[in-house]
Amino acid sequence: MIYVATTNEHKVHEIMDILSDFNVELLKSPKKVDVEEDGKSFFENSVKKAYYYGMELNNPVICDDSGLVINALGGMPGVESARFMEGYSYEEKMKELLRRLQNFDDKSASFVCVATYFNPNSGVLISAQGIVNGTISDNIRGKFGFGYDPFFIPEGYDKTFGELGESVKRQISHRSGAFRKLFELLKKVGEI
Ligand SMILES: O=c1nc[nH]c2c1ncn2[C@H]1C[C@H](O)[C@@H](COP(=O)(O)OP(=O)(O)OP(=O)(O)O)O1
Ligand SMILES: [Mg+2]
Repeated sequence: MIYVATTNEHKVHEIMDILSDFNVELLKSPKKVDVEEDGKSFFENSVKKAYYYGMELNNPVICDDSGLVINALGGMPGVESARFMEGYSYEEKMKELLRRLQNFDDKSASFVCVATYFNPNSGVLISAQGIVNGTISDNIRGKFGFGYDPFFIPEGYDKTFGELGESVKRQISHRSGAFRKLFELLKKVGEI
């Protein structure tokens, strides 16, 4: 059994859905562990979360650190995606990012996810990254998903993740890429 270590219910749902093809029992973490996400990269924060949750729960865990990278804004909000304009709604955060982007032609952006597995008993720790490239739409559209989904249009589509919904995200998202790669690696090393 592996605990899904996150405070974000949307992530729990997506991760369990993505990994339903693998024959592994996944349970939501029975407690929230306070981890200061002060790393300079998704990788550092992901490893940190996995380590602290694993040590606290004394059981294998998976987690992710993820965010939106907008190229014209120098990669913002990036690793700060959750903390950018803290206390404001995602609608307000997206409106502010759209305002900052309005004078740029380059609307390209990527969602990045670094998924990590940590087993405190064997000491095995493995991370894998997934990226989905796309563009920021001119307006906020759609009700599905969470966070910045309603203004991100993945490459090859003309709708936002907020409009496309779960079935597309489960196939092409940054989280899907990261966790599928991670579980293939875990099979190879015999952890699952
Ligand atoms: O698929 C996504 N669709 C939309 N937005 C997303 C997605 N994936 C990450 N994001 C944004 C939301 C949040 O602003 C940040 C994640 O921050 P991040 O610290 O990894 O997650 P979190 O604080 O919600 O939960 P936790 O750290 O407990 O796993 O990036
Ligand atoms: Mg977080």
